[in-house]
Amino acid sequence: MAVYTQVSAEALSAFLARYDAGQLISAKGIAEGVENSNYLVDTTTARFILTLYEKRVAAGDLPFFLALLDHLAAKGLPVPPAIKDRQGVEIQELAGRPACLIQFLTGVSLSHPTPAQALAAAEAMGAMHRAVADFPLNRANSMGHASWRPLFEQCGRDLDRIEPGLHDAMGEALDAVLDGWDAQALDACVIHADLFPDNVLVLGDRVTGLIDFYFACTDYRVYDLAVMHSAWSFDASGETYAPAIGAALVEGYERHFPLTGQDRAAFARLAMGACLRFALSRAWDWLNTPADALVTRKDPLAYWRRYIAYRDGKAGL
Ligand SMILES: Nc1ncnc2c1ncn2[C@@H]1O[C@H](COP(=O)(O)OP(=O)(O)O)[C@@H](O)[C@H]1O
Ligand SMILES: N[C@@H](CCOP(=O)(O)O)C(=O)O
Repeated sequence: MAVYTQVSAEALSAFLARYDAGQLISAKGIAEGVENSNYLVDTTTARFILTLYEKRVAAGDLPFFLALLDHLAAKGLPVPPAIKDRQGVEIQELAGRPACLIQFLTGVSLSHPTPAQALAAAEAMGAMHRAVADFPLNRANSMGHASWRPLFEQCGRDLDRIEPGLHDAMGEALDAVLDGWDAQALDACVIHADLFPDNVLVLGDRVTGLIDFYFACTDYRVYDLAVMHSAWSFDASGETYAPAIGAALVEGYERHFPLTGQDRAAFARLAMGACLRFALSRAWDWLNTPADALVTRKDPLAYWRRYIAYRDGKAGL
């Protein structure tokens, strides 16, 4: 369960009093998610998401994320902007954390997407990449390729506690993937960088929400598709690849951005990089999250297996 910071009813009522948002009826911690604390808040006038920003979200990056949400929402994309208080302020402090009241979107988070849902979600990602063409801000990818080796070194030999031999195998994988990464002549733009099925809300096959933009950054555009491909096209253990989902993602994305020969040639390396990024952040969390923490740790090996599938040509375009 991702509720790292507890908020008292008194503190939340005082927080809500800054907004034209009615009076507090109830607030429930949301189990899903691993990065931030999220509450479902009902008031006498509406339902909201309250997010308190934790570990990997730097307060200084919040203006970028919120400006991006406002930009995308203004273009009609189904993203949830932050609510402004009566003074026009979006970023507040609550229980010692930076906090925002966010528009609630209907729909359910996906856990087992169908090809039709994958197609719709990748089409929505393509629409997002179109919509950022005139977004004026940039943000370096704090979880991008330059961060992978330092994170690997921080994990160190403890990686072998996750699986014997993992340290050396990951070291070799990083050597292979990072060699020439910077030199790829690929388009860059603001990307989501974490568009997993649980960050897409749907009703049936219709996308009603793209959420959790707190890793959004400027990076290779097709890397965003590679992240999505790695997250959507495998079962939870990372052992079984679902080519029909992979194909649906590409079909949906190509409705906005047909893949070029260069995109296709780069795709396996981008997907392997995505796998290392999530294997490493999960490994770090696995090794550093107390066993009794109120959060479900995600399995790093489920991502390492995906890496092997792309490396060995068992998954891909
Ligand atoms: N704007 C929103 N509208 C509806 N539900 C949301 C919204 N934002 C988050 N949620 C719900 O909260 C869960 C956790 O949110 P998420 O942003 O993924 O958390 P984290 O940043 O911790 O990963 C989501 O899976 C979804 O169920
Ligand atoms: N999607 C990442 C972790 C980030 O969690 P999220 O809940 O913010 O998407 C993973 O699965 O490792």
